[in-house]
Order: sequence, then structure tokens, then C-alpha cells
Amino acid sequence: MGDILVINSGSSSLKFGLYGAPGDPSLASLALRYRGHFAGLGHGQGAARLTLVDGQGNSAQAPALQGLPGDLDHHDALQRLLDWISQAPDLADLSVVGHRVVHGGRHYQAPVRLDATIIDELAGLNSLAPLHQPYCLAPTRRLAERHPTLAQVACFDTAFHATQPQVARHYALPRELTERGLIRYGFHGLSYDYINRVMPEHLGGHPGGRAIVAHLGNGASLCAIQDGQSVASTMGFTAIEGLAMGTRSGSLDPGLVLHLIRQEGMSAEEVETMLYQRSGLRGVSGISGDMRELLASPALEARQAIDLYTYRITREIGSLAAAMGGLDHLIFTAGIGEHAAPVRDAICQGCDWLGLSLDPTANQRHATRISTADSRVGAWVIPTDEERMIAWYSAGMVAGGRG
Ligand SMILES: Nc1ncnc2c1ncn2[C@@H]1O[C@H](COP(=O)(O)OP(=O)(O)O)[C@@H](O)[C@H]1O
Ligand SMILES: CC(=O)OP(=O)(O)O
Ligand SMILES: [Mg+2]
Repeated sequence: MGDILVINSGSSSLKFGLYGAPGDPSLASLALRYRGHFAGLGHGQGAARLTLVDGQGNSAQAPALQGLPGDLDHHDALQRLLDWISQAPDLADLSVVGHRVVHGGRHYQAPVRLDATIIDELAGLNSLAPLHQPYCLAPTRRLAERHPTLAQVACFDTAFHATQPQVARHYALPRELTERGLIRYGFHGLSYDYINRVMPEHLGGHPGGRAIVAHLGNGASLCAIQDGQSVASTMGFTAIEGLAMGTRSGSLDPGLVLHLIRQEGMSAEEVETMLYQRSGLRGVSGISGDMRELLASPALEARQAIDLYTYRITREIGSLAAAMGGLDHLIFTAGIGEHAAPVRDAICQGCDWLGLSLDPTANQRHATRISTADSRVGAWVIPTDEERMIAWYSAGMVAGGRG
């Protein structure tokens, strides 16, 4: 087998990972060769830039990827990436490209080998994840045109949640809507899948029991994992339900949306833009949707946005703990979960009643275990790796059938 390219494409970024062929079927045997992140793609995002590191995390240079024009778009970024891979003498041929595809809808509950029909079917879900799905699918079409024989695999954010019981999946809506697939799917599943698999090595043995994983990145959600399976999550039909996020509102009274349309005269597009791009931390603070900037800001509005963010997370932890009849472990991951100690501090303080006692010093230094030795609920920081999870599924798919 040759190398494995993983693409995680977002509305203004394209993240990628390049892995050597695995020596054995374990996640750890996939050797990361390069990891990169094109940011600022598309118009109005500022100058496009690339960060590239090698498998050891050291900054790397690739002449084919230098001198990027400021207005680089997704297509150009992908083309440059493929040119670099095909020209670099130390890189082998690609055997497969694995993609993060956010929404798998009703039909896809496991990774799938892509063809034109499946790509079209998945594009039918674009409106359910407008910040993600079209950007996830664009590179799949481009690659299919340019390299029709190259295997492509889609790995879905929704798949990990397929184990949830019906009560967790259904809305209290008329039955015919539920039957048409208007149900809670849940997202960030590749991240939860990865954390679920590596939890034993971080926690020193398989935790079993009842865990909540808090994936706090630009998007944010919580997942209740009981005995290794997703049983509930805060995101639902689309990636906007649940927690307040960087720029997304999270859950609202549906009557408020009706009010905006009827009384305020907003169009569906205007409401969508407001709820996905002008709400959350950005909307409440009026400053930024980026947690690092808010933590550094002395403004009262920044404080209020962070307070609302952590308050909502704490409440939802209570809800997921209730769904499992208690809580044994709380795990933080993704950009904010891994790096923002004050955010973890506020959330853990709010979980005191559940029997979680935070070790503030361990939290400050981002230790793996951040709860005290006698805490009934363990609190942990575990870095996620969606790209490795995608590489693993994709390698398995071309090697014969993992999925
Ligand atoms: N050192 C840090 N301290 C506080 N917040 C951080 C830090 N590093 C990253 N973040 C925050 O993490 C968020 C991005 O998370 P990430 O998981 O990288 O996002 P994405 O969803 O794009 O993958 C941003 O709000 C960013 O400010
Ligand atoms: C599904 C989702 O919200 O993804 P992200 O956090 O990458 O925006
Ligand atoms: Mg992310």
C-alpha cells in the first residue's frame, strides 16, 4: 500500500494529513509524515497561509507549497497539495484519500468508498450543514475528475452516534417527520470515536462506565459515552443544536426563529447567516468568536460571552449525566478543551455537585488528569486526532473492508 492522504475541509480552511502505510491494524501504527493547515481560503478571509509540520511536529518547508497568493481558494490549495505530493521524492504514491464528511444522513452509518452517485447523494444534505458539507464534498469531486482511479473514502461525523437509543435520536415531532429522517444525528463523531479508542491508554485501563466527552473547538458538542458507545449528544439534526459555539448560537427556542421571520421580516438565508456566523461567542461578545482572543480581552462583553459559554456546557453536562444515570469521567478535547485552562476550570467548578473535584495546578499545566486523586468523577484532557481516525478507516477500507 502507498501513502494515505486525509482531507478535512472547512469553510475557510483545508487541513490535511499524510500517513505512511500502516504496519499493523492499530491506530498507532499509522506513521504521520506531514500535517498541514491552509487557513484564510476564499474571499474576505484575509491572506491565505499554510502551516506545515513533519511527523515529529517540527516546522517543515515544501517549495511547491510556498509563495501562496493571498486570494488562494480551496481548489488551488488542493491542486498545490496534490502537485507537492506527486513531485516530492520522499513521498510514495497515494493509495487512498480519506475525507471528513460532516453529514452522512440516514443512509451512512459507517465509512464508505465514494463514487459519483454517492457524492451527489451526500450533496443533498448540504443545507443541513451549510458551513461544512459543501466544503467537504468539493475536493471529492475535484479528485474524482482529476484522478478517477484514486480510491476515495468518506468518514462521517454522524456515524459514531448511530448506536444511540431511539429516545435520544427522536424529536417530539409528528411521526411522519421522524420517519423521513428528521431526527438527531449528532456530530464530531470522528473525534469521539478516536477519544473512545485511546481512552484506555490515557486513563490507565478501560474506564467502562459513564463518560462525557466535551469536544470544544470552533464547533462544540458533548457526547455521552456509556460502555464505549455513544448514547446521547448535544448536537442533533444539524451542527447548530446544543452548546453555544464560536459563531453558532446553539439551541434556541424555535419560536424565536419564527419571530425573526414573521415579526422582524428576516429571510431564511438571513436567519441562517445570523445563527451560524454571527452568534455564539462572536455574537455575545461583539469582539471575536475565538476563545484565545476573548480570554486575553479585558472587556466585560468578553467575560460575559465566556460565562454564557461555560454555563451552557455545565447545564448540558447535567443533562447527559442524567441520561446515563450518573457520571464517572469528564474528558476535554479539541482547541478550547485542550488549551483553555480557565474554561475547563469554570466547567469543572460547575460539576462540583456531581462529585468532580478539580486539581487547579494540574489544570493550569494541561496535565492528562486534572481532577484530584480523591475526586469521585475523573476529569481528563486528551488531545483528539480526527485525521488519524480517518486515515485508519481509509487504510482499512482499501486493505479490505474495515468500516
Ligand atoms: N492556547 C489556547 N488557549 C485558548 N483557546 C485556544 C488555544 N488554542 C486554541 N484555542 C481555541 O480553540 C478554538 C479552535 O479549536 P479547533 O479545535 O482548532 O477548531 P476547529 O473546529 O477549526 O478544528 C478557537 O476558539 C481557539 O481560540
Ligand atoms: C460538525 C462541526 O461543528 O465541526 P467543526 O467543529 O469542525 O466546525
Ligand atoms: Mg474541528
